[in-house]
Amino acid sequence: MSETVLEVKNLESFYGPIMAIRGASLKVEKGQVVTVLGANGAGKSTLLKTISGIMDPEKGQVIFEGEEIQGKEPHSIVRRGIVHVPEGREVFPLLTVDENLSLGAYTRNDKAEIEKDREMVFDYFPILKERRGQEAGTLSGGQQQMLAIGRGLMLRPKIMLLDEPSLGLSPLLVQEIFAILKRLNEDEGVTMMLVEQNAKVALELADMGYVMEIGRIVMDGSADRLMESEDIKAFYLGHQEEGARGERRWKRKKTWR
Ligand SMILES: Nc1ncnc2c1ncn2[C@@H]1O[C@H](COP(=O)(O)OP(=O)(O)OP(=O)(O)O)[C@@H](O)[C@H]1O
Repeated sequence: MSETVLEVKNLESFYGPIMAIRGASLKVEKGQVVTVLGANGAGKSTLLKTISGIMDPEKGQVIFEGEEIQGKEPHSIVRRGIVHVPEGREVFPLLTVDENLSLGAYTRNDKAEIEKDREMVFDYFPILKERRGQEAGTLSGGQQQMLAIGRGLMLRPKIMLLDEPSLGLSPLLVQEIFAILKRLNEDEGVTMMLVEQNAKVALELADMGYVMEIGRIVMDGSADRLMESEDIKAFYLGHQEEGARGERRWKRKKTWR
């Protein structure tokens, strides 16, 4: 039976006078990969920032494992098992790969367990093991993205919030990273909420998808059904090269299940 781990209800978030989230609601079931698609400025990153406590919502609820967590401190949210991997591959550039991973485990004390988890990260990302003594700032963009995900894993997430892991990477690297995310979901049971502009790779990985536009969820459904939807084909899959993603305005929310 499915079990809802995360639920967002009627969320509203502002940057000063700018209303970036305008009443968004969604659910993530345990073990699922849920993707949130949308054009630039739709509010995807703001949604993740509000869930992870970086921003306080004006209204609405974020419910994690049955408990309301909106407005709580980011540290307390991380300790509950919600791990945010922000856009832009945030790593400590002057620290080595090993040091970055150790710091990733900052909520934990058991050194042997931390060591075991670092080896687990290296199993998924062997290139990081080869580069373990290298300063993170000297890694390639793709390797930094791998390290950012690896650091998140060191916190033993119950759910990972991934913000555009494909951003700025070559198609081959994107395939590689998404194949690893799939293994992490299937083999380690990591639940994921994935914000992406690359609808194709996101829907191939995801079980469920939501489409955001100007702060609202305008469409949702199973990833298979969304891939078949004419709107998604036309505005997120078909014309990606022409930059026409998400320019269509949905008049009402559509559900494809
Ligand atoms: N620090 C900020 N101050 C003021 N407005 C902001 C700030 N960050 C984002 N916004 C605005 O909030 C809205 C949502 O932005 P957000 O970054 O969440 O969108 P996004 O869907 O993640 O876009 P992208 O795919 O380009 O990252 C946009 O209109 C944006 O201009």
